[in-house]
Amino acid sequence: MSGEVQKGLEGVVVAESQLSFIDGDEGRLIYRGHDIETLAAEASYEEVLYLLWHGSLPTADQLSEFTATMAEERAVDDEVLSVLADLAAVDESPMAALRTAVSMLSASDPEPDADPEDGAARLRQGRRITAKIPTILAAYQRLRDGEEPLSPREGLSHAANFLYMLTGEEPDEVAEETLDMALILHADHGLNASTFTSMVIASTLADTYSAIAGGVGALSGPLHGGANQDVMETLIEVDSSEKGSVEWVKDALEQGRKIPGFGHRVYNVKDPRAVILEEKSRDLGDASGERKWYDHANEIEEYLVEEQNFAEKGLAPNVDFYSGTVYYQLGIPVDMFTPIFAMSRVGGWVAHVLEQLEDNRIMRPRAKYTGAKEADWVPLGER
Ligand SMILES: CC(=O)SCCNC(=O)CCNC(=O)[C@H](O)C(C)(C)COP(=O)(O)OP(=O)(O)OC[C@H]1O[C@@H](n2cnc3c(N)ncnc32)[C@H](O)[C@@H]1OP(=O)(O)O
Ligand SMILES: O=C([O-])CC(=O)C(=O)O
Repeated sequence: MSGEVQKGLEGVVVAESQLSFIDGDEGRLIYRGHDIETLAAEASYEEVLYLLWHGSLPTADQLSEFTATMAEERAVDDEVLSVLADLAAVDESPMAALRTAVSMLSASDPEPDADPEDGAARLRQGRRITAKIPTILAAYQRLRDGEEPLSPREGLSHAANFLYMLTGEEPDEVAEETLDMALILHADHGLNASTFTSMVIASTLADTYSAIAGGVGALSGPLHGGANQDVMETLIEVDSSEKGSVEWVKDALEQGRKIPGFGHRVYNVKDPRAVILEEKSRDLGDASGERKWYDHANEIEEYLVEEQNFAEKGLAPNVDFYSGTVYYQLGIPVDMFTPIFAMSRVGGWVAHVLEQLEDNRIMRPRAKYTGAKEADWVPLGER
């Protein structure tokens, strides 16, 4: 066994997977053989969940049964809503509130004694969690705004129902399709940090709620899903300062700061999801007559690529660079951006947990010990 340290596990292959494939040099992403561009244009998020969890695209009957089952599972218990109200009162962040609520869902699991290696039971638990996350998030936002949470509304898609529960109004077609597309784009991405976290937890045969709560925690960090919020906060800062986007980015680089939404462990070129989200951001801006959020982001991208040679360094926009401007133009609060990422990526977490458990071995890497091998014991009173 090589004793070489692979910091950040870069390039280490720990599992076989049939879920998603990334070509980081070509900028290509596929879920089970389907290009992300096709899925974004043609599929619904529910269809993508089915594809990831069941292995192939659903027939019309399978999709309608799956969609109906998920819709039936959307409601959350009053105890969860009550804890969310307490968390809103102390201004807990939405990602932390989500982490807590996911953890609480195990208390009402109808199959608490399921064998941890029973894949079908795991799938049902994962589906229930996925169905309930939009309800938790929308309720939390309303509670923060001093409003009563709304119950899920029948007959609406996963995306539309979330927007309805968030705003109290059924969304128009553009808003529904845009969110649905964003959910598809974020659903899976190989062994990213949050997915790997869920897999590590599941590999101990811990329960599904622990695995998903762990995924939420890992996704919240600014080096991972949290970057979409940072990008938008940057653009808002740029917009309200006299500096302009290029000056802001020059200053940030001079201060040795990383630019949120740029760089990726796997992509050396522009993330294909950023290409799609960029176009959507521009279209939304053109439609509303206010293109400034797209323009600020695009100016930053052009400056980094053309003046700072970012492309030659393999640094390009990742999925988080344009997603925020899309959500912002839908009127979604900035600190709900990462929770929306979680609302989508839970599909990937569940799929990878199921895959891990098909041929499980506990995850257990090693560290190269660099500490002392012998140390003198000094009694407490003499130190
Ligand atoms: C959904 C997602 O998780 S996508 C990623 C979201 N995260 C972000 O957008 C945060 C900003 N980006 C980053 O921090 C990184 O690019 C990561 C975390 C995504 C990838 O990290 P790693 O693969 O470990 O790359 P690492 O951080 O070592 O960067 C390699 C080099 O590129 C530079 N670099 C990487 N990202 C950036 C950036 N956003 N801005 C400026 N420089 C950068 C690093 O400073 C480093 O330079 P050096 O070799 O001169 O020290
Ligand atoms: O793959 C990664 O490292 C980060 C991630 O989750 C994504 O890009 O969707």
